[in-house]
Amino acid sequence: MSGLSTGIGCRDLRVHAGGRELLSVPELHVASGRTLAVLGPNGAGKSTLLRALGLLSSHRVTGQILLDGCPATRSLMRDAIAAVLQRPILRRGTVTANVISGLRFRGMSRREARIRAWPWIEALGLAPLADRDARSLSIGEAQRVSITRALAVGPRVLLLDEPFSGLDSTTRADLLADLRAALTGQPTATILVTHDRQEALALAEDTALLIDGRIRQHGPTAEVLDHPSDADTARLLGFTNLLPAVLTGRTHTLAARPEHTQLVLDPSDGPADQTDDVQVVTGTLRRTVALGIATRVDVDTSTGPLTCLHPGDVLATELPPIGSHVRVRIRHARSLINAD
Ligand SMILES: Nc1ncnc2c1ncn2[C@@H]1O[C@H](COP(=O)(O)OP(=O)(O)OP(=O)(O)O)[C@@H](O)[C@H]1O
Repeated sequence: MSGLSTGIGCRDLRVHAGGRELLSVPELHVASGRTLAVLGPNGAGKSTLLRALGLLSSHRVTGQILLDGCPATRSLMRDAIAAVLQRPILRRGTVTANVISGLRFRGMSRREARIRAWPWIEALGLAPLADRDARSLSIGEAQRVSITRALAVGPRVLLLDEPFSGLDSTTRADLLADLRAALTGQPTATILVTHDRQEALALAEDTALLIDGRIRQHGPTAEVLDHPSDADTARLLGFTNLLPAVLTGRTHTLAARPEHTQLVLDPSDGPADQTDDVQVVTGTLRRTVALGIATRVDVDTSTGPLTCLHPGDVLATELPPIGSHVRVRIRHARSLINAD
């Protein structure tokens, strides 16, 4: 079987519910051994896509779901997938009993299941908790158990529905790193649904941007996250400052991150003239807010508002008075090829 046809995919996938189309995906494929992040805002259809791909949907689904290049049936899919949801659902019993439950469900003896699961328990750092009552775990520990249970069955397809969303930043970073290490070299096609760019970067080689039930961009994660193509994907990727062509004199609308958008406070602190990578626009200072690690400055231009983020605490004496005419310097702006 060719590398391209392994894994999970779909053709002409459409999902309807409540008299409307929730999702329309002409084609998508995640090869064995690769991870795709599906990044989208709330309500974009991420969970709808995941459930449809796993043949777990209760909505009206049309189109083809492919498993290793062949049309998937429910029983083939049941054997192939493991899923981890936002809220871990654990059974009564110990951590080990929970981790082996997926293998037991597939008919393996308790002894064999323990032998098979133990390397995963160790790899995910659960050995010290192995005999703990699963109901006494923190949410982070419980999600770790839930992920280990999914990995232990050696799934050909792993579906992750925002599994890190309730975790504090350290717990999340540790679990992301452990999961990435655990998946490396495994013949598993993984799909991570998330609204967090950092999670996509940490876990996925490829990223698809899903908005209003449509995939707007799809490609290598670093490239997709840094090159929005339209205003919606720009907002999703943190390029929240939109600069229409009439404001900059360029041929396309540009988009920039607030951290790359700053007031020209002192003309000597870097270029204040327009170059290929630096735009300078003018506007009126509306508001300044000290955020501790940064100072936010809101500016109104002739085409709309801009948010500037200056690192650290900028002294009030350094800032022009509210209502002043100001210049704003924008670096690393991206051209939105689909916005004009
Ligand atoms: N039974 C239903 N009838 C009508 N609309 C529905 C139904 N179920 C879900 N939807 C709508 O489908 C859209 C996609 O929902 P989905 O849960 O897939 O989004 P999501 O991207 O996973 O969002 P979130 O990040 O908030 O979990 C939403 O607008 C939701 O309101």
